[in-house]
Parts: sequence; C-alpha cells; structure tokens
Amino acid sequence: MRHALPHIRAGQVVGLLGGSFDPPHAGHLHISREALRRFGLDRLWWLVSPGNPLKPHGPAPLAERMAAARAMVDHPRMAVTDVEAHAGTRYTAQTLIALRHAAPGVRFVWLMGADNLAQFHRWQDWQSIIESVPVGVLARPGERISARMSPAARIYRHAFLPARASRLLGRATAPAWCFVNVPMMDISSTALRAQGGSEAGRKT
Ligand SMILES: Nc1ncnc2c1ncn2[C@@H]1O[C@H](COP(=O)(O)OP(=O)(O)OP(=O)(O)O)[C@@H](O)[C@H]1O
Ligand SMILES: O=C(O)c1ccc[n+]([C@@H]2O[C@H](COP(=O)([O-])O)[C@@H](O)[C@H]2O)c1
Repeated sequence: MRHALPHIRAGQVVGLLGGSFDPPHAGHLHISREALRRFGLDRLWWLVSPGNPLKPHGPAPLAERMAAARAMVDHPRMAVTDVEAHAGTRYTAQTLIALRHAAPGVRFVWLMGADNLAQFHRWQDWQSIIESVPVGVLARPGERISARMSPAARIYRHAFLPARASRLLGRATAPAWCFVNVPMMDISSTALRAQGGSEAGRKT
C-alpha cells in the first residue's frame, strides 16, 4: 500500500479528508485550504473512498472520481489518493491503522465537515478513531447545532480544543477535537448530481 501514498516525511502533520467526492466540488477545496491554515497542517490528502459504508447507494466508479479529484486539486501541499482501495478497506478506523503502519512517525489528523460529526457515533469503532488521531471539524451550512449537540461531541467534550487554539490540533495528543467556524459554502455533491454534475466536470 505504501506505493499509493503521496510523498511524506516522519514528523510531518497530514490532514486526511476522506470522502466520496461524487463529484468533488469547490466546497471540498475550500475546507481543505481552511484546514491547512487553521489546524497547523503540513500536508492535506483527499482519501477518495471506495464507498461510504453508511450510504445505501454506491458512488460513481473510483477511477472516475479519482480523475475528477486530481483535475481539481492544484495546491503544492495537497494530494489525492485512493489508498483505501489499495488497503482493501472503506472503514476509517481500519484505514488509520493501515496508514500508521505504512507511514510510521507521520502525525495524521482526521478532517470532516460538521454533517459527519453529527453522524460520527454511527461509524465503525468511532471511539478508536478519536482516541487515536486528533479530529478537525469544519462548519457546514445547516449543521452547526446538530454537530455540536451530537453524541460524539457530548461524550468527548473533555477533549474539545477551542477554536482559538486550533493551530495546536495537528500536534495535539488524542483524544482531541476542534470545531472551526470557517466561512461556509453551501455546495454538495448531492446538489451537483441533481443538476447533472456539469459544474464539477463530472461525466454524465
Ligand atoms: N460545503 C461543505 N462544507 C463543509 N464540509 C463539506 C462541504 N462539502 C463536503 N464537506 C465535507 O467533505 C467530506 C467529504 O464530503 P463528500 O465527498 O461526501 O461530499 P458531500 O458534498 O457531502 O457529498 P454528498 O452530498 O453526496 O453527501 C465530508 O467530511 C463532508 O462533510
Ligand atoms: O468508518 C465508518 O464506519 C465510516 C462511516 C461513514 C463514513 N466514513 C468515512 O467518512 C468519510 C466521508 O464520507 P462521505 O461519503 O460523507 O464523503 C469517508 O472517508 C468515509 O469512508 C466512515
């Protein structure tokens, strides 16, 4: 699986934005740039998922989503990878175990939009995720309250890092999570699929 990883050095802090990217869009780019800046990250990787285990319908073919994501990302500190397909997992807890094994000494931070924090307690072994890597959450339209009141947020309130200290997240010891109120972009893959996907360059 190591060959599927972007170049990285031990000691660096890598933010991981896992997603279906079906299709990728400006909201993904926006939160990625904000995460790099706000969480003190050296690098940010998009992990293009083989398929979200909680979503009932499979996404477009992985090769198509990878190509669209690569065409969209043009930032010296960002990269796109299909490492989960190489590792044979679609569960984040397992992905993190595989990544730590393949890249010892690298500090990983899991990133997500606020909609995913609201559902986080439904993920497989979710407590092992937050106990093993810092988690950075980015505001998303309509999701601020549900995320902050979610079971995961309540259970881990003792591990909450205030937004004013967000730049410390990358080097914090887990469990630690932070919620940042970045300027919001009301855009989603669902809306783009409903429009036929042309804005994001998705083949129809
Ligand atoms: N506009 C946005 N603002 C904040 N976070 C976002 C935004 N779009 C996507 N994200 C986050 O990026 C990650 C990957 O998202 P994903 O690929 O599922 O896109 P999506 O637009 O949420 O797709 P869908 O509408 O199909 O659920 C998730 O953690 C999601 O919360
Ligand atoms: O591990 C799980 O149980 C799990 C459940 C739901 C979502 N995830 C991950 O969360 C990320 C965001 O998914 P999505 O479909 O909202 O883009 C993506 O990397 C998924 O694999 C992971």
